[in-house]
Amino acid sequence: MAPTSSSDAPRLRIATRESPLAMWQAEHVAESLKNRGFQTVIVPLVSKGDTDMRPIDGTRQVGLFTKRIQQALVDDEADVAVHSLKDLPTEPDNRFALAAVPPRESVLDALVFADNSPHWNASSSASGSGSPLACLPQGSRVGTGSTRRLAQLKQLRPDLEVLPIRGNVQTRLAKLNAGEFDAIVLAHAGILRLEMTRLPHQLFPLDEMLPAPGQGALGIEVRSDNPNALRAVSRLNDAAARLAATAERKVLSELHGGCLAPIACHAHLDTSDQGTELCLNAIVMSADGNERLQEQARVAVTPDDADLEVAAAHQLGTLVADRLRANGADHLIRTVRDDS
Ligand SMILES: NCc1[nH]cc(CCC(=O)O)c1CC(=O)O
Repeated sequence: MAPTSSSDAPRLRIATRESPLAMWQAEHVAESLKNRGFQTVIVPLVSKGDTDMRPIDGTRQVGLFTKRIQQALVDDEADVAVHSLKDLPTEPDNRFALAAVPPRESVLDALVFADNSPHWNASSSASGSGSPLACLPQGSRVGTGSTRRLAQLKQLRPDLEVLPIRGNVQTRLAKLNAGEFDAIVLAHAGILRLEMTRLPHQLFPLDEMLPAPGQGALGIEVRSDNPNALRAVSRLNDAAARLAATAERKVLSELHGGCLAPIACHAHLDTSDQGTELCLNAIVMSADGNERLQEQARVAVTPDDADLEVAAAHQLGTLVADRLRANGADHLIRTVRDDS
């Protein structure tokens, strides 16, 4: 019997950072490709975002995590680049194609407590929908490197001392357990992927902590002149995840012209008898969290026409960004763009 073409084809080389989360993500993509008959090999790389432990300041660059991996595509060291979508800059770069946004993981943020934390109460958190901040006494120290998380924490609890923290998930947990913080904020997606669900943690509801654009989603890039990799990787795309991420990232790209304030947004598909709508919720804050602009909008999507859907997602993102700008988004305090 003739072998299938994919087993004859050269292995797809998957570039990833070396942190455990990045490695998990690359292995997940390798597994998904394997399930579809493609052979893969993982190429681990070191990126600046993992080694640079300085607190975030004005000199930090956008795309720290993703540039090294993209370079591996350019240098033909790899065929496939796996990113956390929220780390991937929105500025278009036609050397690369976003071949897939796979099904999305949890978009939520979590408040994580130290192993021996006196503030953590498993039973109150298990009961669900309350604020995780209810556990934290006045003046507690919360670690986050994200201006988006800082601004929302300060809005909810001006008394909290929000302190910078850097490093990968394991490094952050070590600092938490060493007593530097009473709690830290991490993406729920990371906790799930690293199988750390036994960590003492409680999820923020969306109305307390809106995620970063693309949070919980992977973005898989290939070189735009590599049709074989594009064809293979595009099989991993999830239309709903791509659509939501497209609208969220549109808000970010539209506002970057005049606004470097913390931005959070979340889009999802809402299906009813009336049909399917893409819903988008976005906020822009001042760096200290004292000012906040919020906009929500929805648009009908036609699930059978991919091009129309993408156009609708762009339109929705642009609409929400325009409204935010009309309400003064540009005038919010300019601040550092960060990695979350
Ligand atoms: N900023 C780094 C980063 N990039 C993606 C994730 C988590 C996974 C995801 O959101 O998809 C994290 C860690 C975190 O924010 O806690």
